[in-house]
Amino acid sequence: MQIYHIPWIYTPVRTVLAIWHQLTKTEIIELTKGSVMMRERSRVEDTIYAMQKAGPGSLQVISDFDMTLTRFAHKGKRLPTTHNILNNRLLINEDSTKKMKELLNTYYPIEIDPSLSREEKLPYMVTWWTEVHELLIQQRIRKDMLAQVVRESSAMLREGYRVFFDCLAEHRVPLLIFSAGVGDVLEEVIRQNDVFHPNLHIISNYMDFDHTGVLQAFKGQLIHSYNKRDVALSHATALRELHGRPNVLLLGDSLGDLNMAEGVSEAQNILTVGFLNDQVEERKESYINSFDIVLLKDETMDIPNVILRHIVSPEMASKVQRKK
Ligand SMILES: Nc1ccn([C@@H]2O[C@H](COP(=O)(O)O)[C@@H](O)[C@H]2O)c(=O)n1
Repeated sequence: MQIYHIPWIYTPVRTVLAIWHQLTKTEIIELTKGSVMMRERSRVEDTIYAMQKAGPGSLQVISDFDMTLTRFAHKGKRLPTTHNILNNRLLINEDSTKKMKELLNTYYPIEIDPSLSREEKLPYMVTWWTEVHELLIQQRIRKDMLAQVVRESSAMLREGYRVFFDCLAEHRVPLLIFSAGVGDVLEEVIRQNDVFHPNLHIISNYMDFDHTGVLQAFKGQLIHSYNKRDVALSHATALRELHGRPNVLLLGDSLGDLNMAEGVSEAQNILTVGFLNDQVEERKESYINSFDIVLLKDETMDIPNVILRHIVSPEMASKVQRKK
């Protein structure tokens, strides 16, 4: 617009446009729920509107898997991570079952301890993941048993998952699942829930089976909760389909997940949503200071779905809002 190049008219025009934007934008009612915390609500809404303006063609979603796309608890019971799904007597013996539980009880409290820095946690995370992977290799896990152990497990995707996965697929928005869990297991969870769509990309710890289908190693660089920055950078060039999509909706449950978008070249708008599932009071402050939106003990995909609806079909989002 030529008018912008006349200096004296520039500021008033921008001001009028900003006021017009403030007056015409609809409030996102769902963000006022008690379980939703935000450091700066206006920034969140402005980012969503900027993403809406750019449309689904500019969007990509990057999400963690365990306890982000899957539920943390159901009917008061903790649900398993992809590693813990493998802790099944069909795959490993009694001693290893005990050992895996001991490792979980030792290292999970360190993983979520708000008084420890990332640097202090790092060596413990490497030890936890390495010991469990070695134990799984020793147990000679069989590839053909994975589908059954996933079926027998209590793992569940969050309520509203189908809307989330289907909406992204329908609008051809790439979904990058970036997980420090076990890739083969997470793929099976997604497949058994019938949402393994072609827009899905996965970065995770994948098992390497020998020609008889027995686990012999894990492939590639070890991914744990606090090295996602390095892993994201090393995969950046490989994920060509995600290039040219400068707007990112990032979902995670750990502060380490905030680094998952490091590999996005020329990012314009990044909106981060953190599920705070455990040790809520102790970790609330650090989560609010780090994520744009924090969801407290919310086992649903409601908020990510509302955000997506505003970006991919704004007319639907405002109709839903008017009805309420
Ligand atoms: N032996 C292990 C190691 C890790 N975990 C948990 O899995 C989570 C990692 O997966 P993301 O999809 O969240 O990246 C991590 O947060 C650990 O708590 C485990 O259960 N057992």
